[in-house]
Amino acid sequence: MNIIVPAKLNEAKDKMILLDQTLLPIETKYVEIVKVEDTWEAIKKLRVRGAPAIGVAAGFGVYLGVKDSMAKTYDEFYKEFKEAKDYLASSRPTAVNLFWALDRMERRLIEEKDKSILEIKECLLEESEEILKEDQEMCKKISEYGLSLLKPEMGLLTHCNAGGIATSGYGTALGPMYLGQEKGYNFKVFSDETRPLNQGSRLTAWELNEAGIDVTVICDNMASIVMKQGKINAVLVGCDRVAANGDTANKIGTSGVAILAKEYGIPFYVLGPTSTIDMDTPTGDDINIELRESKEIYNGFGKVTAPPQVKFYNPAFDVTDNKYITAIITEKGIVEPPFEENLKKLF
Ligand SMILES: CSC[C@@H](O)[C@@H](O)C(=O)COP(=O)(O)O
Repeated sequence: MNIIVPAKLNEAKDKMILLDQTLLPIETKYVEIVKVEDTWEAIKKLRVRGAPAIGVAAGFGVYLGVKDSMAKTYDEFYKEFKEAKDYLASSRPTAVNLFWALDRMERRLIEEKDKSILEIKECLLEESEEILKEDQEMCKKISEYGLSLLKPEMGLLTHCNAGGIATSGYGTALGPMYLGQEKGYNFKVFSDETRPLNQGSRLTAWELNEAGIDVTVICDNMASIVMKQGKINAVLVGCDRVAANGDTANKIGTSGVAILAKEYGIPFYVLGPTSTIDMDTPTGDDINIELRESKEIYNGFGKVTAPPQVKFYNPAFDVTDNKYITAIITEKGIVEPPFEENLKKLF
């Protein structure tokens, strides 16, 4: 498989090279990011998106934010780091990987307290690159566990994009599809369009098609009929934050798909790295759901599709109750209900 890394540093380690996902599938363009403000903007505008990729970009972003610091003392340097960190943390609220990566960078900084500022900067660079490397390894393991639950020729449904460009490797929900492709499984994948920003049709369909996987795009309101017609044997989705009881935030529309899957007796799998499991968030009710601007609904892609003067409500994520989830597939293994009890064993 041709692995795309959506966010990485250049050779000189002084810029982030970011695939601008807002331009896909029409244009495959990489942008260069130097300033912490540009990292913030890229996350906010979804140039880089998908929980693990946001974490990777945040790691690089906070490093770039302090790389040229002129601070003379640890305290001064730490203050500058905290400012960059808090600023990046304000870009999007739901995907826990953003906070996970930023906290991890801060922990490393504190651990290296006794080193010189120059050495601390080198450690931060190392940590940010480690986050990317680990993400690639985790994706591969998740893909293997996921594939163990599937059989050749299955029809699979996915929602949003939890593929290579949402991570740094095989992806999470799309990982078993890529691995299956390598083994000749011949899956038939249905990709929900995923309104309002169409990550399913713009990104998932693009990615799978590039990899030669049989993919069919459906509008979000068609999931029920394809399930009823027996075209779907399993649903695979990614996650932005899994609460301690297994309730899972993912792209808006995911919970509806899960409810339908239960009705039709189709297994519903959530795939994600353990960095997306937030044991400090007890249930889905405690997850902060991002609200985005109404223009995404009425004028997402340059065509006005509703009277702009009416009211709009645009939550970017919803929470799937744990009772609809068959299993949560992580790099450490497959977790089945009761999630409250079994997720704990991963940590
Ligand atoms: C492996 S990515 C998992 C999730 O982050 C993905 O399914 C999703 O909901 C992404 O939402 P987005 O708003 O495009 O960042």
